Amino acid sequence: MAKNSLSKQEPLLIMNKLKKFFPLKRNSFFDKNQIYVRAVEDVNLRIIKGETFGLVGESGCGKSTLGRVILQLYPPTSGSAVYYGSRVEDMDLNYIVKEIEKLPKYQEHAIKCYQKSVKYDEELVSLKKEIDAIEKSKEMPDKNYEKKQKRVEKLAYLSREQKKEASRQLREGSRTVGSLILEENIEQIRDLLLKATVLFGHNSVIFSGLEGKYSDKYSEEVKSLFEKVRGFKGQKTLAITERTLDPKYQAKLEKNRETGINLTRLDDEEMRNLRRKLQIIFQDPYSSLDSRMTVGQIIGEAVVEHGMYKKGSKELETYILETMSKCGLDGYMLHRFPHQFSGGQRQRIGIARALALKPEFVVCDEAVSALDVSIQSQIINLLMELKEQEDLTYLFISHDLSVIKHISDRIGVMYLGNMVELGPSAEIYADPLHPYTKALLSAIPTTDEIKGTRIILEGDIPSNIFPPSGCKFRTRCPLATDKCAKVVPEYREINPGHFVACHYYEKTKDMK
Ligand SMILES: Nc1ncnc2c1ncn2[C@@H]1O[C@H](COP(=O)(O)OP(=O)(O)OP(=O)(O)O)[C@@H](O)[C@H]1O
Repeated sequence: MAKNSLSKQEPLLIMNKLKKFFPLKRNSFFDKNQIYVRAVEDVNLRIIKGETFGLVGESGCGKSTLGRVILQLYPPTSGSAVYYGSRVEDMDLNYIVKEIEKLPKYQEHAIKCYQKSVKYDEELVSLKKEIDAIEKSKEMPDKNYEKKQKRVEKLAYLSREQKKEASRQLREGSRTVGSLILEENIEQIRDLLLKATVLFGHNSVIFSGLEGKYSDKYSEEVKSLFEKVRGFKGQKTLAITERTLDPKYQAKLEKNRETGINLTRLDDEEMRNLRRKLQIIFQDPYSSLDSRMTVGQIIGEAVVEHGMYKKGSKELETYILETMSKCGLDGYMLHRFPHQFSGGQRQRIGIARALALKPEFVVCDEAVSALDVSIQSQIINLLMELKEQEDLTYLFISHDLSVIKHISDRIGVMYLGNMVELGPSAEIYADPLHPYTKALLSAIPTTDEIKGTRIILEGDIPSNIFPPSGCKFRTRCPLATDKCAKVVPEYREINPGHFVACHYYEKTKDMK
């Protein structure tokens, strides 16, 4: 794998509309409606190389699920998680071939959406004519007239949505395939792949497709080319136009090229290869270690699996001892079993196990929650030291804002599966925009007299199977109005890098 060359401030991971729904068992065979626990819903998140991103929220809000879905420990229901620590060119060619194979699906879907939007437009045009006729006739507009006007609005909306979806599909296709193009060792196919695939990023494909103007000038050439790429069978229609040969257009596509790896697309084998770089430290230091293995075996197991050192070698032992020492574990502990250690020491073993793999990104899932307060700070200090030494990036999950406060560069607040606020730590503390964040903050014990009173949230956390309509927080929110029950608040950037999903965020500061 090529060495990662990301500098600070560049994203290491970008999550787009990540969703995880867990299906619940049906009550009976005849029960047709499958119901789901909506654990994580449409989360957009960038994790910046070198940062500690703190993720908070009450128990059950989906923090752990989000951490696991990012790492692909749970397959996501939909959405993407793109990792920039390795380049797509470093992946096995299978990944590339698979991506090419998916292209026609994007195109098909886009064409369907576009056709629907054309239908809506046709109906809209004829309705508008009828409306015009009514207006010109100087007759009193009746109920029908109003109905028609409403329908026109609805049609315009539907048509717009379908067009948007068509473009989204094409963009998605071009991003993934665009990313395949610059592989140097397949240079001979590079140009043609570029020509053949870039088109999926442009509306001209569907327009020309619908009008029957597909050019098959290059299709034979491209087909045989695809066949060369590991047995890919080739596609019947690949649209090529003059536009694709335009260097300016190619440069534009190159700029939009996705250089990262969409983890959600990898198969198990491909993910296994990347797993070393993406690690997790679990909450419970008691159950997360195999009680039948010695500390040395626990730390060394995955190191051997990933081929970093040979099993039983002197080098492996030296490496394990070095890692243990970094994590504050003495060498004599090498042959001992987990039950012979305290909670804090066990958590150090868990940390050593993850860090021995030289990861780049580590999810710390309630990594200190099970420990005594005095031990908590030792472990947090250790994690922070290791982060500097090893150039790590953390997603630090905790239900406790006071734990996250001092260590996070940025903080995300989750409620019932959604990210409701996200911003730089200092800003979240000084100027929380979401009423939920404000309530969580007010619950942190403090000696500071002026900090204000504790905001007590009414009621229990609602079900995430049938969450409240509109804003999911509204049933407990002191600021809620009728609008909150009807309209889902948009997740918006209010200050640079500070996002919130609340209709009334401006009133949060006056909340008592
Ligand atoms: N494997 C699973 N199958 C079904 N439902 C699940 C599964 N894992 C989590 N859930 C549900 O998804 C929701 C979110 O759980 P999650 O563990 O992610 O929350 P959390 O914020 O990390 O809370 P906690 O700190 O208590 O673990 C919960 O309602 C939980 O019951």
